[in-house]
Amino acid sequence: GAMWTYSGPEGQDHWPEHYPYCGGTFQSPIDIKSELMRFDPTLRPIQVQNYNLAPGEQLTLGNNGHSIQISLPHTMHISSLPHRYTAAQLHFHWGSRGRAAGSEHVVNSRQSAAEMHVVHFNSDRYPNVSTAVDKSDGLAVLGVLIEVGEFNPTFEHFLKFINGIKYMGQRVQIPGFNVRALLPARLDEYYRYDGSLTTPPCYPSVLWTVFRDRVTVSHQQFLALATALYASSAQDSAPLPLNNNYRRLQLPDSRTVLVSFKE
Ligand SMILES: NS(=O)(=O)c1cc(-c2ccccc2)cc(-c2ccccc2)c1
Ligand SMILES: [Zn+2]
Repeated sequence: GAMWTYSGPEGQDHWPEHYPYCGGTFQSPIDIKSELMRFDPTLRPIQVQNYNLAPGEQLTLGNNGHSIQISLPHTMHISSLPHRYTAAQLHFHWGSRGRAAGSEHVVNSRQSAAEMHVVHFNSDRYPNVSTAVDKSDGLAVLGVLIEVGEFNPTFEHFLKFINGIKYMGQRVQIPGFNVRALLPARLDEYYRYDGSLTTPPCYPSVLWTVFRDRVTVSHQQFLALATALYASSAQDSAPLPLNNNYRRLQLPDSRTVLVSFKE
């Protein structure tokens, strides 16, 4: 991946030195506290289309040195927002072995074990994700908080291939699966705010939707995510484990978090 890391000399305190937006306003993630929340009755349930992929739909599962990511077909999209937001990729942020606290968004100071982001771009306005990534209405990311608990069979569709992408730059093709099953049951209860990419270049271009309901993975599945991957390449003499890949909480900057539910 690029020259940034989550800790050390290129860690997140240094991101603004090369990526000025990272030191700017409207940054993500934030602690979604009750005092920032305001109920908004106009917030409709999230509607996703074509998330149930056929096994014949090949997806690229890769290790980009900062996360595990799955490329998504452009048939997948969100249809309930003012513009059509077309899927680009999904990826994860997590803690480490013995530290099931690696989500980026935090709710009333409660951090979850991990978090999934499904990244979409405004395909009504922009031809591709690269032109959308730095536009204020460019991206919509769905955030799913992940706890350790019940085994999650849907995670197996990609976790079973994780040993094939241990090192940065490695990728494998995997069969399509029902990505909708990675989301929580209720898509009508969520937090909504304007924020940014949580990785460099930290563009303030993201309409964030963080679902209220969490999903679970088993402890063994969490360990696979937290211990199988390296941020370094296969040739590197000093293997660098890929874990704790979550950005620290950013200032709310007087932002309001809209919520789609009353209590
Ligand atoms: N965490 S995030 O959702 O803000 C995010 C979005 C995108 C992203 C992806 C496609 C188009 C536009 C933005 C890429 C990353 C990323 C994660 C690990 C390593 C490098 C980049 C992270
Ligand atoms: Zn992310």
